[in-house]
Amino acid sequence: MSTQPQPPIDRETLADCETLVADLARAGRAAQRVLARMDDAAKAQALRSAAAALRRNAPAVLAANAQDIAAGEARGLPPAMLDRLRLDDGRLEGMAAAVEAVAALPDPVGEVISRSTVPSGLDLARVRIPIGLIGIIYESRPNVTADAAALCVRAGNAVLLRGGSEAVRSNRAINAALTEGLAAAGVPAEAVQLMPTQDREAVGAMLRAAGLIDMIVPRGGKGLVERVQNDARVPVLAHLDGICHTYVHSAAEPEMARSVALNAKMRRTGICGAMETLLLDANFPAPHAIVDALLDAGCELRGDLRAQAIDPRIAPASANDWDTEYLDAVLSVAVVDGLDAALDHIARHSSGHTDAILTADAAAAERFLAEVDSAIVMVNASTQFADGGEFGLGAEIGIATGRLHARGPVALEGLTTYKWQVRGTGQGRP
Ligand SMILES: NC(=O)C1=CN([C@@H]2O[C@H](COP(=O)(O)OP(=O)(O)OC[C@H]3O[C@@H](n4cnc5c(N)ncnc54)[C@H](OP(=O)(O)O)[C@@H]3O)[C@@H](O)[C@H]2O)C=CC1
Ligand SMILES: N[C@@H](CCC(=O)OP(=O)(O)O)C(=O)O
Repeated sequence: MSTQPQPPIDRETLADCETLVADLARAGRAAQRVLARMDDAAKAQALRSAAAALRRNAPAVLAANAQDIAAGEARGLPPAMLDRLRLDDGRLEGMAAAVEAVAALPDPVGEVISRSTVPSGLDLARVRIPIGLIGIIYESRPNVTADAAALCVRAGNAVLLRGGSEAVRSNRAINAALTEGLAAAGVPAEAVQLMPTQDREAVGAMLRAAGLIDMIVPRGGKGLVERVQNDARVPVLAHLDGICHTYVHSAAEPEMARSVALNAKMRRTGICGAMETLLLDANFPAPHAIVDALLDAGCELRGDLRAQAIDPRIAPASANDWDTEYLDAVLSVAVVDGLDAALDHIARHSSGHTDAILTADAAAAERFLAEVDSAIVMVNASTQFADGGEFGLGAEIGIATGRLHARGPVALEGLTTYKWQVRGTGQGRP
């Protein structure tokens, strides 16, 4: 089996994206079988070797990244996107350290989730196993290449990575370094493959590769959602947009509400866990302090008529605003009549990522936790905490926004499934 990274293929030489994806998937599946035979210590050692290779290849990765940045600047990419794309010595060291941190996590494979003996005398165990070959489609953020590869390998999965086009040179250099390190420790390079073309038809082919790819993680926004809805035949663990709400209940403690709301919007406006809509209870006594804090911090506010009555600097919101993920210093604000109205608004407009209530009323908090059907529901905390690291998972593939398999921050456990192991003593079913 070759341990060389795949060479880039341009569109002219690409006869057929379906064939390309099928070839990559077959190679990935073969590599996964090798990984599946490796024990905890061998997988951890392979990841430490990958981290060392990243450090060794830092000049090549940073040079490739400088080319991506130059191309992005020439294309006029917005500053927030350039910031996500940019690597420097510190960020590269952070990537290598994150790979080592994943190596240090306990191996999830082989964990006995439950075990019991049933009346027939059979001994039943549910045992955690890798999913197999995972396809990940993600935005132009090069650290995701290393994080996703490390998490997949730690959980015994092979991965086919398809990163954002603006990061293509960085991703190729990172992938080359990672696979060099993995191969040196006995993991076939095909365990971590980077899609060798940015042709979006290849994304469609990944989504249609039922039987070849075991699970797809699409991590992105509206354009990707539409593609997934049209093409997906492979099981999907959606990591999609974050239209996150913070509801300031009538019994919220005013100073806490001000500081948490400000953090939820303005800490980092460009991440999927940033608040996009603020719901102010009509009976909350101190809305002005929150509005002033947001405006003073440079946030544009767009509100319904009752929100506009709080402060003339709040612009009118359009119907679209309630369904918009701004990823910027812009926030929609609505005034609602009580918890039920807030729950209704969230049910209609949340993307199922993260929603929060701020309140000192325990009963209201419990109703919110029980009734809001999002992957993450919070009480008295900033939605910006939606993050695998903050949840103590070591790292994350992202935040799963769908309803099946794994929800919220997805790390090692979310990258596994299980099988039933049945041990008998010669029973036949009566
Ligand atoms: N839930 C989560 O964990 C996370 C969610 N996000 C969400 O991602 C979005 C921001 O990322 P953004 O940079 O806009 O990402 P995009 O959704 O534009 O792109 C993400 C990836 O999807 C691909 N893609 C997009 N549209 C299509 C299509 N029609 N067909 C095939 N491939 C497609 C992109 O490819 P190409 O390079 O060709 O554009 C890229 O690889 C936000 O909505 C944010 O909330 C971001 C991070 C984490
Ligand atoms: N969950 C991560 C952010 C994930 C995210 O939104 O990524 P990106 O959109 O690429 O900035 C965090 O809270 O830092």
